[in-house]
Amino acid sequence: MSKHSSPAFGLFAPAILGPAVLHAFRKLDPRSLARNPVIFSTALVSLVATVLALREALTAGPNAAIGVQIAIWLWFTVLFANFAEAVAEGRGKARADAFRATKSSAQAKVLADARDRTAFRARDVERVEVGELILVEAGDTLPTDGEVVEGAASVDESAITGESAPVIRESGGDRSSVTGGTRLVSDWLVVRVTAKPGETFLDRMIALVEGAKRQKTPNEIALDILLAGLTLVFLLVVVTLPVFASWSGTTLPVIYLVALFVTLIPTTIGGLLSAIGIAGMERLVKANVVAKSGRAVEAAGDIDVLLLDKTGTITFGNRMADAFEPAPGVTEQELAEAALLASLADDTPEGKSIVDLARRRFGLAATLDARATYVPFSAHTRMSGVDLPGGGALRKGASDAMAALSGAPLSPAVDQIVKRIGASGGTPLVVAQDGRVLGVIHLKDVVKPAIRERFAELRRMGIRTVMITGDNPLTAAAIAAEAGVDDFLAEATPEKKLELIRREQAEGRLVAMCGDGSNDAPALAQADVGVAMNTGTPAAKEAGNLIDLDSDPTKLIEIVLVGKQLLISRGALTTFSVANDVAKYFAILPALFVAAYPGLGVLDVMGLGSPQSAILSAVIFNALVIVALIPIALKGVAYTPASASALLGRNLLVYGLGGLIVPFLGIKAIDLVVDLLHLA
Ligand SMILES: Nc1ncnc2c1ncn2[C@@H]1O[C@H](COP(=O)(O)OP(=O)(O)OP(=O)(O)O)[C@@H](O)[C@H]1O
Ligand SMILES: [K+]
Ligand SMILES: [Mg+2]
Repeated sequence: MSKHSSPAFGLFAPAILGPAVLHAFRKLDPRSLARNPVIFSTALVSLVATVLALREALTAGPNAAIGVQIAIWLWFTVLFANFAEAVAEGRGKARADAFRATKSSAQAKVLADARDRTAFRARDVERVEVGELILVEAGDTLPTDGEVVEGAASVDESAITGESAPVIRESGGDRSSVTGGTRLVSDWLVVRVTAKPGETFLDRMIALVEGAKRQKTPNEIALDILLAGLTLVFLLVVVTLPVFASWSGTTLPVIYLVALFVTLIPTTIGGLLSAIGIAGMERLVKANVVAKSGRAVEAAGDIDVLLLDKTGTITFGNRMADAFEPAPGVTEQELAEAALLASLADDTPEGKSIVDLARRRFGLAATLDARATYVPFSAHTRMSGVDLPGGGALRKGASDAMAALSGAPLSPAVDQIVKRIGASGGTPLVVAQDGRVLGVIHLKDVVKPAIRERFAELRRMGIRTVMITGDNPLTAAAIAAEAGVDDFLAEATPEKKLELIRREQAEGRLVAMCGDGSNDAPALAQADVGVAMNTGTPAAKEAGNLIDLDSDPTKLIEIVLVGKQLLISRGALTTFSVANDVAKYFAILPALFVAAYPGLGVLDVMGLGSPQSAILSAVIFNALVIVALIPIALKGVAYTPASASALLGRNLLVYGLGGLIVPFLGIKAIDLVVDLLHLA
């Protein structure tokens, strides 16, 4: 699955660590620091510490040596936090570079006339405008995104999807969009350009994986506010300490207070927060999913219901005409002829396959009168056809839509055919001329493999799967049973899909939607997590907040896992960070006040060398713990399916208790080294 992964993107590859060190320094830019309240406070305090230390050094004060060391370690704290973010971003940058390498700088073959493919002019891609027609031939790389208006060809999309098997792209229907950077393997296409230069799908993917426009999610903002609040509380604590100190006849050097402040504020989670978010997005890219917003990834961790479009999502989506089944008193040939006429101008894959079958099986060669008016297929009417000039309205469409059109239920014989085709999982298209039903076209489609076990897995994760389809209830039931979804909604129009999502949301559930068609776009936009299939239409890809490059609806399992892992990692490291800071409070205070209150010596369980070494050790520990936790922030805390309360209990135990104990051990160990080297 992770077709894009290679050693170059490894967690701590030298190619990423080197530049990350450089970026850690670049991120000292106040504009960059200001995005993170805790680390920004740390940087301000580091500045104060630097000034204090320099003053001590210039005046040969007693705290010069320790002051300089504290200042240095405070700056390291800021740098380590920057480094964590830079490493997380670095992996995305490496991937963006790989995408960039596939970008074509080739010339576009611009056509003046779609019908004359010989008269093209080569022009720089940067100067091709939206709406212009270009010719793409076998061997060419698509210079930009577009919609196929003529032709059919196999396209190698591996540059984007990593999948080497070529796919068919053709005009009409849900398979008509082509992406810049992919390569034509055979034949030719006339493509209408749909993207402005610099705004192609590939351009946007590059920006997304690079995290250039990463926005904080509402959860991150909430946590940021909480952390800023804690920072303020500890500011008050530290500011009041000198008062207590003077009562007890001790003076606490300002440099100690500054150091104490930084050890107490939540620098650990503050420093790792953004890296955790970026790493979550990166884990998705590794699963071949591109996320347009971090919010969708987080929502995925809490999904209750998954809605899936049938055709093109659960099935492969190439519904092909397989048989003509005439009504009593109609010959197969007559039905085929009517179906052919009703489909000659129908550009959808279904329409083309009907024309193809009629020609192949009956050698029919009818052409459409130029004066005929074509009635195109729409997801609302769920039918299509043609009005012939000499009178005669030919229609084909979903059985319920056709019955509604004729104003009477289908005859028992036709109804039986419809039911039989539906029960086999096929799509029946009823054909009628001037309201008289001639018979039924059997469209076949194939369910994507291994989908059943994957839906069972979703069920174990507590997620209900519902298939929604424009098809009739019988076809829907047959496909639903074959795919193993929990429920289905048939004869759905785009409005009904939207309504279902709104209803689920109103009942307090988080809804994910997987779809590929333009008629899925409103639903994809409404869902909390909208996963568009990469094979889908530009409208669907625009509306979704995640795009699955493998066009695999069961990819939601990976997406949910990444979401859950992201939420759990953030929770676990926040717990650790806060527990850690509380512990430091008790680790440091006795050391600072023991001179005035020898009784406090009881509390000094660590038996630290001296107040100076206690403070310095705490500052060093505080900085190093960020680095030590970078791997957990990037890899994520392991997630195993379990109830939320069990997970919470376990994480509180491991990260809460761990957070309380680790600083005592860590600070003591560093204190021993500090003593040994006579640093304080
Ligand atoms: N070219 C066509 N001409 C006439 N009727 C069609 C055509 N294509 C599909 N239909 C009918 O319209 C119904 C809805 O098709 P549509 O592609 O909008 O379905 P959908 O809502 O995307 O759900 P699904 O993808 O599961 O079919 C189909 O089930 C079929 O009965
Ligand atoms: K801290
Ligand atoms: Mg569809």
